[in-house]
Amino acid sequence: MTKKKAIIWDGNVRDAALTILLAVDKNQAYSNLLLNQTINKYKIEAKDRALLTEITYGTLQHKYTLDFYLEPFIRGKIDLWVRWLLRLSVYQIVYLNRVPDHAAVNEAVEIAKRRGHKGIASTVNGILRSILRQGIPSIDEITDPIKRLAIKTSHPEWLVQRFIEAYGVEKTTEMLHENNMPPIQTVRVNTTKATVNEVLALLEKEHIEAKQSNVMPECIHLINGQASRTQAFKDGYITIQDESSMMPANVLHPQKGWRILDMCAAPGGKTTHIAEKMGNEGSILATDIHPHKLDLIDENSARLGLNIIETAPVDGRKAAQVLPAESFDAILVDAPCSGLGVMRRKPDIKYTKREEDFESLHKIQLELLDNAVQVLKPGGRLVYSTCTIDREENEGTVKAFLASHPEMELADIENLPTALLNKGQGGMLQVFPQDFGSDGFFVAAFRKKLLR
Ligand SMILES: C[S@@+](CC[C@H](N)C(=O)[O-])C[C@H]1O[C@@H](n2cnc3c(N)ncnc32)[C@H](O)[C@@H]1O
Repeated sequence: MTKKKAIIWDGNVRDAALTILLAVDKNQAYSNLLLNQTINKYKIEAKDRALLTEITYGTLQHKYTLDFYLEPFIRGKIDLWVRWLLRLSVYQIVYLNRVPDHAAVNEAVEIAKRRGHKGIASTVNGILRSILRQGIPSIDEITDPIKRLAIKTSHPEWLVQRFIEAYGVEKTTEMLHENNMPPIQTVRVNTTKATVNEVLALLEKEHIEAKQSNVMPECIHLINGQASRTQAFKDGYITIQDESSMMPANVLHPQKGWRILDMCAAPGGKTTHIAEKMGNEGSILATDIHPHKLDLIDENSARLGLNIIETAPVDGRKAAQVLPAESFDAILVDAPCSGLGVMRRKPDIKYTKREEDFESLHKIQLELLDNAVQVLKPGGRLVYSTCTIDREENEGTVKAFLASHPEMELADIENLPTALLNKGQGGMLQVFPQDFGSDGFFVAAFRKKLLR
């Protein structure tokens, strides 16, 4: 096993960014988790927090573009850490107007001296100064249009090709650019405790600038501040959740008193939303394959003051063997997926996904749905959701599922604002990141027929 390198905070933002980027690369760690852990562990102040976030995310998001810029200037082999140091320095030079070029270069040289030796520092200095003198190469001169788009937006070529085949050049181009934009910070109001206006007032008292979304009514956009640090969060008035992720609980449309199964529930973002929608009346069984993740659901329920959620470790692919047949009024299968809709939040995803992953995910998704049907009451509602925009995992899974389950039919997507309903088609709804600035997300609604 690779030994994790400790992140030591000595007040140097670039050095911390470099350590995070290296850990993401070497240990396949998630950038968002590592960044938050670093910020919380070392109590990094707001000013440094913003720069650390910007440099870490920006460098990761533009990795392939930065490599294209660096390529003509690098001779021979360089260590991985030196490459990441060069990438994050070129990121500042090209994308961050507020960082003077000489500051980016000087910082890089100092880090190279500390982490390596004088020789490496002089190589880093030479490369960065040559870039400043000669300028970066032009992406527009790449003749192959797919390669050009891939380098410009920093996505793997095979993925760009896959998106173009599914959605055409225009939509794909918009999406690839949107993937490099900073995500909007959104929270969901716990409607069992307060109204949106009451929560806005609480946030204002904490000097947080915020506004109600004009898409999902229970969603608030934070303009500044950090939601997880607010008293409103600690007191259970809000849940940190992307706006698209607020769709499944609405589409499930649970009623007070219903018995619900949330099959892939951890960490409980949607389970708690369902409980809020039910006014905390009824019962929800929240299952997940990973027992250790169930604690997170319990913690979230307790923080939000919800007491109708029971948790259990269940592999959804075997749910029908352990749960009573035809016993749930409605079921949510928020399936494991490729996550291609959340590349803004987790840019590492675009570099680590492999084409063969889609086939195995599609298979798991079908197994989960197969089991869900067996424990769903006749007339019951089933919602399938993913945070991906991949056709095979979305429409592909729905089509294959319906083909092997004549007792199921697509049901209307309901209980969403008109802007979203308009995007739905025949029981399915695909949201792209560029549509509302939320994550790419897919929802399908089914009904189990009464007569067989
Ligand atoms: C997209 S995440 C769920 C997010 C969650 N619904 C929420 O809103 O907070 C998918 C979840 O499926 C779980 N999972 C993966 N394979 C599973 C299986 N075979 N059975 C049940 N859960 C599974 C993962 O552990 C992960 O927590």
